[in-house]
Amino acid sequence: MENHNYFRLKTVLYLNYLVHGMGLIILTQNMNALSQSWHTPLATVSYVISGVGIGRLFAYYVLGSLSDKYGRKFFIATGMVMYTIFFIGMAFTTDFRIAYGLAILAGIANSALDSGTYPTFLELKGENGSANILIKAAMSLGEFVLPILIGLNETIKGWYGIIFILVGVILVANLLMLIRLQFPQQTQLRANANQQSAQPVKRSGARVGLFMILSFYGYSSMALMILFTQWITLYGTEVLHMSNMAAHFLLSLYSIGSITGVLLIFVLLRRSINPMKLVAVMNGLSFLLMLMICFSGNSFIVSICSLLFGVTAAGGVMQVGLNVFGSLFPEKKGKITGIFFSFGSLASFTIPIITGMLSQISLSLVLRVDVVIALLSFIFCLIGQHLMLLVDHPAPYEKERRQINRIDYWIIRLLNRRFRLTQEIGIKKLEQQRDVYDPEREQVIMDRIDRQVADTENRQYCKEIYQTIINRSKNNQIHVREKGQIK
Ligand SMILES: O=C(O)C(=O)C[C@]1(C(=O)O)C=C[C@@H](O)C=C1
Repeated sequence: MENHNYFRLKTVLYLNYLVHGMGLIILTQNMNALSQSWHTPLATVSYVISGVGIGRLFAYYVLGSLSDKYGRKFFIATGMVMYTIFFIGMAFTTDFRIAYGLAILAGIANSALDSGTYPTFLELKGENGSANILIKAAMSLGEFVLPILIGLNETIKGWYGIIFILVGVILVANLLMLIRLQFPQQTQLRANANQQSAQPVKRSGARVGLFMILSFYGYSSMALMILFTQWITLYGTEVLHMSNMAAHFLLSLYSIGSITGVLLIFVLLRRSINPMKLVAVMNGLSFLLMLMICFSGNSFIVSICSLLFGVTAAGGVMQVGLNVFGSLFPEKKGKITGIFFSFGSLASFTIPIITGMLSQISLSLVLRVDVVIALLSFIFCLIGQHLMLLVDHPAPYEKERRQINRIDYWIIRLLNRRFRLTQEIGIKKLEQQRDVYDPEREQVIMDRIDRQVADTENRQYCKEIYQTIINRSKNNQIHVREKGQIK
């Protein structure tokens, strides 16, 4: 029952981010239509778009902290209502001042959604934060689908506002689903119930250090992506003298890399890889790839590196960083999400301004700033890893436990595969009217264990384990026989 509820909860939350992905580009994708409707130049539309950033910057910290106090569901629902007002309002308004207000509202909606959703996913049992990584995939899907919808609508000469309304209606339907769903228990409430004490004071220095490092990482991980996506196409045409098409394709390659990276990181986290190590390795690779992009001078190498850079910089490492951050301050996950993304918004606000100025000197210089950002990100990760050891004080057998986690992962996968094979044997035995029990075959299996396991005591244990497995297989086969189906 609980699993079913959580499955629906996850679906609703991912659908929100699909809509949010659309929200991120719906204004830029409709700039001409909006400027006509508002009777303003394109520059005004661009100014209105910046309102989203302002809303985000100011709302993250406040909403994140409040989400710890008043619960995740309330904030997600509020975010959805605000987003709906944004979409429907944008469709109808003809006044750019109202549009600016709506854009700020969209920024606040974004913060409310993030402040509620990221902590919720961290509070879902047994997820290891991997669910948060898929948020990125849902957003990319939204960003992929929206231009197609707009293109189709333009082909049939439809009114631009219809897409805004359609997205708003999806949100309302999703909100009706959300209201009926239960959320996992919040960490703070759990902690209170168990009367858990806070971290020891003597490690508070390291905790403050970590807090700062991870905040900087919130900035640098976002800056790394923003700078690349903003400038790579121009860098391709102006510096590498690539054709327009090939230069635009650099960004598509980066997006493909990003989605691939999300899937890769999702799988790796499920296999209990150390998240901090993963973030550090990915950032180290981003640094090397940026070096190649800036200094190889070869458009083919730059294309390949853009694809790989999508994996390492935009495959969800930012979200993994946030997961680590949240797990260090379990009672303040909402607040932490707020702070982390405030730094991210600061990057999306400052990087275009800084690089805009630098671009007047040279485009090569602009891209080299990303090399420095990648290096800083990598250094933050290394320092973070070091500080975590001080704060976490991991058990001396933590490394072994991680290895055991990986082994268990494979044992379970292999066991499932074995059960599927014995079920197939069961069906064939039924067709040929053979007995389920095959003592000779079981003896062969036991003899192999005799040969393979040198230690006599372990050998006996292995045999017992195997007998249990075989018994389970036989039960399955008997079930096939009796019911004509697989249990
Ligand atoms: O090999 C078979 O005949 C099977 O049905 C598989 C299996 C097993 O689990 O390995 C199960 C039952 C038999 O008694 C022997 C072996």
